[in-house]
Amino acid sequence: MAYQKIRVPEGDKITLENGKLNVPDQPIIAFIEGDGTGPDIWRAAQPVLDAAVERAYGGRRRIAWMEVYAGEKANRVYGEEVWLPEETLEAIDEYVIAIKGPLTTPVGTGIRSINVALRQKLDLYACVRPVRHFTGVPSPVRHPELVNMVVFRENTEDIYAGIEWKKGSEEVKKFLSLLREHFPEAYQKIRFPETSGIGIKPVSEEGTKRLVEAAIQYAIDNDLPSVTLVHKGNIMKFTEGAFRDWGYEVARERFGAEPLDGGPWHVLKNPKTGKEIVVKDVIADAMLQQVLTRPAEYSVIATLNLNGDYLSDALAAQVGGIGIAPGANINYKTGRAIFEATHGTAPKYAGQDKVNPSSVILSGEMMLRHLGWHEAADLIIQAMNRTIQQGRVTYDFHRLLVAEGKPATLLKTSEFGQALIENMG
Ligand SMILES: NC(=O)C1=CN([C@@H]2O[C@H](COP(=O)(O)OP(=O)(O)OC[C@H]3O[C@@H](n4cnc5c(N)ncnc54)[C@H](OP(=O)(O)O)[C@@H]3O)[C@@H](O)[C@H]2O)C=CC1
Ligand SMILES: O=C(O)CCC(=O)C(=O)O
Ligand SMILES: [Mg+2]
Repeated sequence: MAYQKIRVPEGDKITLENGKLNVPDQPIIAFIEGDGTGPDIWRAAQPVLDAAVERAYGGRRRIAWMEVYAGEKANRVYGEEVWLPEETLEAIDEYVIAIKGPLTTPVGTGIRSINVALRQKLDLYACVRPVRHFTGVPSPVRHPELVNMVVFRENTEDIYAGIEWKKGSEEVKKFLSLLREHFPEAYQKIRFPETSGIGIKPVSEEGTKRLVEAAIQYAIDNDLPSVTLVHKGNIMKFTEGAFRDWGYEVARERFGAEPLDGGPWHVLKNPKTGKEIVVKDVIADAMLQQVLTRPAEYSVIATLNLNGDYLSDALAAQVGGIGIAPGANINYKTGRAIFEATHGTAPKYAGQDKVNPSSVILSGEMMLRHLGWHEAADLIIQAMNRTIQQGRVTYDFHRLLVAEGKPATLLKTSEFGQALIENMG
C-alpha cells in the first residue's frame, strides 16, 4: 500500500499463515515514538533492541524500523487535530507488529485515548503485562521476589468502550428520558439525574471468553499453576459477575476443567505437562490486598479492563515501579500485536534524558519472543540483570537505593541503554 507520510524501509513483511507469524530475517516493524518522555525512552531502547538482534544472530537478522505517527507528533506531521491517522492503523494492520511509546490523554475533556483506540480498532483484545522482580531492584515490599504474575487485561470493552455523556448534554437528557420511560425503577436509582454524567459498561461473553482462553492457554504453555479471575461481581453482577461465570465456563468447555471440591474453583490438567492448573476467582478489592499479603499464591490473572489497569500499576510498584513494567496488546487469533510500556508519558520529565527506559525495552523483549527470536530476548534479560546488579540505574531506582543506604550509580536514560549494550553477551 502507498502511504502519504510513512516511509517504508528496505526489509520484508511479517505475514500471517493460519494464525501463525511468518517472520523474515529483516522484518519491517512499525514504531510510534510517543509523547512526553516517549522520545527519551525510545531513543535509548531502539539501539538496545538492535544490539541484541545483532549479537544474537551476527548480522543475519535485522529489524527494519518504520516510523508511524500518533499523538502530538501526528499533529506535527499531518496537521492540527490529527491524532490517529488512518494510515497509521493501516500500516500496523499491514505490517502486523508494532511497538509504541506512551501517548497523552487529557483528563475530563478533549480527545479520547489514542492508546485505547489503537487497541480497539485493531481488536488487540488481550493486554498482557508480566510482573517479575529483577534481583537488586529496590522495592517497597520485603519479598518482591515472590511477585511473579502475568496480568491478562481485557482490552476492548468495559467502561473503556468510551460510551459516556456529559452532565446536562442533549445526549444525557435523551438517555435519561429513555430510562424514565422504559426502566422507571432503574431511573429512580439515579440519585441526582439533573447533574449526572452517564457512562455505560459493556462486557460480553465473546470478549470475556477469548481473553480468559488466552490466559489459560498462557498458563498451559508456560507451565504455570493457576489462573485467577479478578472481578467485582458481587456488585456488578451482569458484567463483572458474568465475567467470572463465563471464565469458568470457558475453562470447562475449552479445557475440560472440572469443579474443585464442588466449585466455584475449577481444576484442569495441563495437556503438556500433566500437572494441575487451578482456575480460581477473587473479588477485585480483596485481590489488591492479596497481591501484597500473599503474592506467591497468584500466577496468571485474567480480569476486566479497568481492574487490569489498576492492578498492573499496583503490581509494578511491588517490583520497583512502572519504570520497569512492560506490556503487549495482542490478538492471539491473528498474531497482530502492539508492544508498549505500562506507564504513561510522565510529562514533567519530558526531554530530560532522565526516566527509566526499562519498560519499553522489556516490551521490546516481549516482542522479540513473540517473533520467536528468543536468543535476542535472552540477551536483553541477561543485560538487564547484570546492569541492575552493578547498581547502575536511572533516577527512580537510584533514589530508592540511596534511601536504603545501598551503593548506586545514577545514569541518564541514554546511559542506561548504553550500559545494557555493554553488558550484552
Ligand atoms: N499506554 C499509554 O500510552 C499510557 C498513557 N498514559 C497517559 O500518560 C499521561 C501521564 O499520566 P500519569 O498518570 O502522570 O502517569 P505516568 O505513568 O505517565 O507517570 C506517573 C509517574 O510514574 C513514574 N514513571 C512513569 N514513567 C516512568 C519511567 N519511564 N521511569 C520511571 N518512572 C516513571 C513517575 O513517578 P515519579 O513522579 O515518582 O518520579 C511519574 O511521575 C496521561 O495523559 C495518561 O493518560 C498513562 C498510562 C498509559
Ligand atoms: O490511554 C491512556 O491515556 C491511559 C491508558 C492506561 O493507563 C493503560 O493502558 O494502562
Ligand atoms: Mg494504566
